[in-house]
Amino acid sequence: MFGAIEAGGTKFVCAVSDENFTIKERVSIPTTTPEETMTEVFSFFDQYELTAIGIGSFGPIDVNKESDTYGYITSTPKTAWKFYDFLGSVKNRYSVPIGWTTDVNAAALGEIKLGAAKGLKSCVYLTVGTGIGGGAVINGELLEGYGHPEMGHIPVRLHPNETYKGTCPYHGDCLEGIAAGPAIEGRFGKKGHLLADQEEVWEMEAYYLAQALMNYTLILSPERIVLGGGVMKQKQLYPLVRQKFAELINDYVQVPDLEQYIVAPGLEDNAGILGSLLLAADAE
Ligand SMILES: Nc1ncnc2c1ncn2[C@@H]1O[C@H](COP(=O)(O)OP(=O)(O)OP(=O)(O)O)[C@@H](O)[C@H]1O
Ligand SMILES: [Zn+2]
Repeated sequence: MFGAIEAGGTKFVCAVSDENFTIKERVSIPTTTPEETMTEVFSFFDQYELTAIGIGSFGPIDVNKESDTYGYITSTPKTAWKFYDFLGSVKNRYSVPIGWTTDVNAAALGEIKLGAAKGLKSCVYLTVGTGIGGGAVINGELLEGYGHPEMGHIPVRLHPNETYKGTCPYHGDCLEGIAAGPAIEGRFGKKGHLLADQEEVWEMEAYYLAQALMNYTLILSPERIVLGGGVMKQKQLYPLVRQKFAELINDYVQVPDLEQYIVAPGLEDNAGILGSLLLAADAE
């Protein structure tokens, strides 16, 4: 059996599957302290005979095998988890191969193997939720280098009507700072799902997301971009983002038909956990 952990800032999802990635059992555990949360994670996995484990974690995390802190969560605002040796603690408990990457890289892997980018060699997965994070598979490989991508923290040109300072503690008005769910709430005074019929909200949101997608396109040339996360539940965003993306690219580079290029997840909210199971299989 494969085991997987999708470690998020609010909850950990753990699952076990057979070799066809059919999930046999799953649990959701609140993210409190490493001691509490990991005790529950271990008591779940202790019930099974695992052959490999995949971990897709919130971050930033250390993915650099040369580094002394490889496998650690690094500069998270969740202080209890700062410099927590996540991979090491799982390795101590189970002597099986363990795959380790970001939650969004795992989701990109899930989408390219089983979801909306199935059959392709490259895709970007971007989640627009409490934060904004992106992962990618390029030429069949997870995109990692010295570290891992942090696609949510890129600078963007501000909308002419922008008044909001941004929420990012590191950069203020980076993409995440002005376009994640909390920024929509901070700017307009209501949560996104209560603003569904206010056009200016989604026009501004699309203005920012399209810039980000243009950057990912120009740098990575993926075959597809999958946009997920709570904010993307506003389906009207997809055509708006495509339209603004087309305006920005201005026919400079060739891109796939935009209906096929900028798409919703195929795995709904399961991209991360399925991707982590795939990561386990790759680690085996
Ligand atoms: N239907 C909706 N319309 C607009 N915004 C929404 C909707 N549902 C959730 N959101 C916003 O999305 C954010 C939550 O994102 P999500 O549901 O992806 O959870 P999350 O896992 O906490 O996010 P993250 O992946 O960044 O950790 C909140 O800011 C919320 O207001
Ligand atoms: Zn930032």
